[in-house]
Formats: sequence, C-alpha cells, structure tokens
Amino acid sequence: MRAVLEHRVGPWLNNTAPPALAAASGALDPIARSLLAVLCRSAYVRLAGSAFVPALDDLPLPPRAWASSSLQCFRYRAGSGGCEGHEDRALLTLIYAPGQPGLQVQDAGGQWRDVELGPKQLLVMAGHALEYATCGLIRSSRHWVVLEGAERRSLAYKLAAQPGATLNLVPALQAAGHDLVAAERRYPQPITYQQLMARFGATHRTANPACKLR
Ligand SMILES: O=C(O)CCC(=O)C(=O)O
Ligand SMILES: [Fe+2]
Repeated sequence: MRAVLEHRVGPWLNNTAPPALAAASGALDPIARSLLAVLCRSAYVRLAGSAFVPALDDLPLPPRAWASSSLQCFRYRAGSGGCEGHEDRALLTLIYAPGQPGLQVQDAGGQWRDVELGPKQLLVMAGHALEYATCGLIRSSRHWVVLEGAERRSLAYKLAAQPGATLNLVPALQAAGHDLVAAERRYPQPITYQQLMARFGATHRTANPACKLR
C-alpha cells in the first residue's frame, strides 16, 4: 500500500498550498513543457515545438482556475508492495526520486530495466495521451514499482492537457511526411482530452486499488 499526496496549482483557500509542493510544481512544469517541445521538434516526430501549446493550460493560469497537470508524492512503506505494471494516462511524466529503489521501465525489447536516479536526474516517460496524439510515433512507457522490503519515496509530475482541448495532430503529422493510414484507425482524431481520459479509464482497470492508474 502506498500513500499518495496530490498537489495541483490553483486558488488555494488563504494560500494554504504546501509551499514545497507548489515550488516543485512550479519547477517541474516548465521542464515538462520544454521536453514536450523538444520531442515534437525531434527529427523523428518533425512537428512544431509549439504543437501542444494550444492544448496545455494557459500561462499564467487564469484567476481561480485549477491546473490540469498535477504533482503526486508517493511513499511506499517497507514490505507494503509496489505498483503494478502500467502506462500513465497523461502526456508526459517526470519522476524525481534521487537514490530511491524499485522503479523499473520496460525497454523496446520487453526487458525490465532498473531506474535509480541521482540527485540531479529526472526520469521522463511518455504517457498514453502523447502516444495517442502522435499516432503512436512516441510510445508510452510501461513501468512498475517492485520493492522487496525496501521503502521508496518519489515525486511524479504529470503534464496534462486541458480537459476540453481537442487533440488533432493528424494533419500536421501528415504534412511532416508521416504515413498514418493504419495509425489513424488506431488513434482516431479529433478527440477531446477529456474523452481520451474517459476511454483510458474504461479500458485500463487496475487490479490493485492501492495503485490507481494516473
Ligand atoms: O513511484 C514512482 O516513482 C512511480 C509512480 C507511478 O508510476 C505513477 O504514479 O504513475
Ligand atoms: Fe506511473
């Protein structure tokens, strides 16, 4: 069983947002946005760096608005188990967990690889929404947490689009020369982020309620 604390940037009553979590969100959000732009501009994807900007929260956030993205803080107590294999639902996940054991990511060949991060390292994982929006050009990362009697503490920043944003990168991907005929059937667009998340929730049930898929 793991403990989860979720933080979202927004209109906290009397400014009661935990300052460290607000600071962590404030530091991780621009990193996540920049990395998304870098992935879009890569020679493999060939989209504009700004391709997702209309779908992301406006900056600064409008008054009284809650952010779409969130920061989750996890604590896995010794002997209480980890987290089953899954892909995250949002666009991009950044994991900050210096020196913490247990996280493994599946590589392209299906092998599970340990990811133990240093103090100046972040793990960057694509989520379901990024795989979907790029018609499978960027694959979501499958990962799990396997702990044998050890403790783990981690921070996960999940960059999400606005619920009402429409994902429709097919024309831009085609203009960039990608042949999407089969992919268009697998990742039909346009679709709103909210619709995509509802579909994800319906098709990705977790057997372990302590590890609700995000
Ligand atoms: O504990 C971790 O670092 C991973 C957590 C995770 O996979 C998730 O929240 O989606
Ligand atoms: Fe995850």
